[in-house]
Amino acid sequence: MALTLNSAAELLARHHLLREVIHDGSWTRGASGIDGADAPFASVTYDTRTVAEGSLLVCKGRFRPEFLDGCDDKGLAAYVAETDLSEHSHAPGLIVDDARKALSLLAAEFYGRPQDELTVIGITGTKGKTTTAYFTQAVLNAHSGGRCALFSSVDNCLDGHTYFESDLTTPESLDAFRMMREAVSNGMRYLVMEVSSQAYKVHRVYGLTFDVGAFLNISPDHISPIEHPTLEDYLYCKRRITANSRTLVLNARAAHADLIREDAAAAGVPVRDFALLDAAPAGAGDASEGPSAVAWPADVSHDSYLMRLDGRDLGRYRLHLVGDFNYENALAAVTIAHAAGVGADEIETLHAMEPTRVSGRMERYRDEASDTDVIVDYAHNYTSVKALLDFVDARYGARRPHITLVAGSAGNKAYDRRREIVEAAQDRIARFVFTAEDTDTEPYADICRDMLSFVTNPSVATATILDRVEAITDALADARSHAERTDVVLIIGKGHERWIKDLNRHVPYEGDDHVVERLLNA
Ligand SMILES: CC(=O)N[C@H]1[C@@H](OP(=O)(O)OP(=O)(O)OC[C@H]2O[C@@H](n3ccc(=O)[nH]c3=O)[C@H](O)[C@@H]2O)O[C@H](CO)[C@@H](O)[C@@H]1O[C@H](C)C(=O)N[C@@H](C)C(=O)N[C@H](CCC(=O)O)C(=O)O
Ligand SMILES: Nc1ncnc2c1ncn2[C@@H]1O[C@H](COP(=O)(O)OP(=O)(O)OP(=O)(O)O)[C@@H](O)[C@H]1O
Ligand SMILES: N[C@H](CCC[C@H](N)C(=O)O)C(=O)O
Repeated sequence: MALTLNSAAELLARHHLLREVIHDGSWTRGASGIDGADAPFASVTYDTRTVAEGSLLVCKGRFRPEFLDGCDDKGLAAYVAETDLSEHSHAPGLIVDDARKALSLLAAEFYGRPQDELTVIGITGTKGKTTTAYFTQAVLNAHSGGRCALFSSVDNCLDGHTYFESDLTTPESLDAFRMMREAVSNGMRYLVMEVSSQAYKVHRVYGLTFDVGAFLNISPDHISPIEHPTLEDYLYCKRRITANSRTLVLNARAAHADLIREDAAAAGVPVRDFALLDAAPAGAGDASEGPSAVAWPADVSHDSYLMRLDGRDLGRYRLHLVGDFNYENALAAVTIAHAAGVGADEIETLHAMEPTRVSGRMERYRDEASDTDVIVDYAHNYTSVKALLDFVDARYGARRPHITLVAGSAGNKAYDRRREIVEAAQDRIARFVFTAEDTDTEPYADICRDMLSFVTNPSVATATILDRVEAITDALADARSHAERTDVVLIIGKGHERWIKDLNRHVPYEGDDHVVERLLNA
């Protein structure tokens, strides 16, 4: 049914969000007395710059009243706001307690509740969301003949195979429901989406119930004035996925897993858990005991893993994306896909993520002549840098490689990352090259200086080269000039991104992967 002023007011009242309707100086509890209250809105927007004839505008976040000036002339039909804005518009105003919650509910209705026509999967966690989302999409595409959409922090995909760059990890609610409708129109049956803690904090998924929600892990990150005030708040936001899911997939090894199980029990949500093991489980795999899905290394070099789901052996997995943590992500994807309806006997389907690549994650390059391996990866906090170095240890340990880490850290947010990246690496590498990463207003030089100040190990060499291309060039030149040693150069935090954020703007950047390819092919 089309969204009208009347049905919007009723919807918001039903969700206890509507305070009053303001129009022509009169304040009422409903909209039924207003002319045109049953006319369908032509569009819904949260940006005055896109207001057109018949638009409903939702004023949220750092909206400023003066943005509304001139909107009546563009045909604004009504606005939703947390305060009376009638000095700036003659259109009817739906005044609400929380405009972001209102936006999500109204968007779902405007687009005809597309979530009801999809099996929707939401994935949260500090690390591995993107990779697990791509892996899950690969499995569900294999299961459904290519009918799985994806919202990720790298790309979105609305037809199962065409990818376009995304802005946020979790889209703004209005954009999410619009894209869901497009996915349904394209014949999609499944949607896999990453759910950031911010998404819960700012109600981008308000009112959305996931058919399958997944909680991968939690480690300290995202604490800053523009993200979460505390770790408790960060975890609390992520925990909200549990009560908003029909089934929860849980990493049994995640910190606070017991608390998440308590959340699930309180909300009556069934849990399917998974665990990455160090070695084969004892016994023949009694499905009634232990986690629903397990995986363990199939060989000493951890080049492949064996998996078991509900007591059934799924065989050997050999992923294109190396690293034990990626086997954990693959195991999560198997458990999620199974919870979403893929049978444990669909063995080939459950292996569909093996060739999957994720741009900018564990991309490997080799210069044979100088015995130099280069890895471009998206690690940018303690857990991911540790996981990356654990992989390097497992793969190269015996060869005692000379390891260089090219890294910066984000400006204006997640300040702890600067110390944590250094702490995770300094006793395990030979040299740091500190360089630019994304920032709003903090100068790159200050961030690098902070990172340098956390280096306490006197035997690790350091350099600061602010220009990121020059930093990579220097690290590679140094490695390649030492043909007598095995070198591993790790370039982290930007992956395949073709921009770098400075002064709050995306400035064009060649991309870590391209820089490496160019230098190695020169
Ligand atoms: C805190 C937060 O959620 N911020 C997001 C939010 O900002 P906001 O609502 O305050 O919007 P704003 O851009 O300040 O402007 C206020 C409103 O006025 C409107 N406007 C503006 C100008 C004008 O002339 N007319 C007008 O109507 C804007 O469209 C907007 O609706 O809505 C904007 C889009 O509507 C987002 O771009 C913005 O994300 C910011 C840029 C952001 O980067 N957020 C990060 C912290 C984030 O969410 N990150 C997580 C990743 C975390 C993880 O991976 O773990 C994510 O999910 O991406
Ligand atoms: N399960 C995991 N455990 C620890 N580290 C991981 C895991 N999966 C991936 N990583 C590391 O984290 C980096 C980012 O991975 P990915 O993009 O899949 O996670 P994400 O949760 O989407 O991250 P972000 O929120 O930072 O964008 C990888 O490049 C890798 O270094
Ligand atoms: N270089 C980026 C990484 C963002 C990745 C995003 N998903 C997050 O974890 O915040 C930054 O912090 O600005």
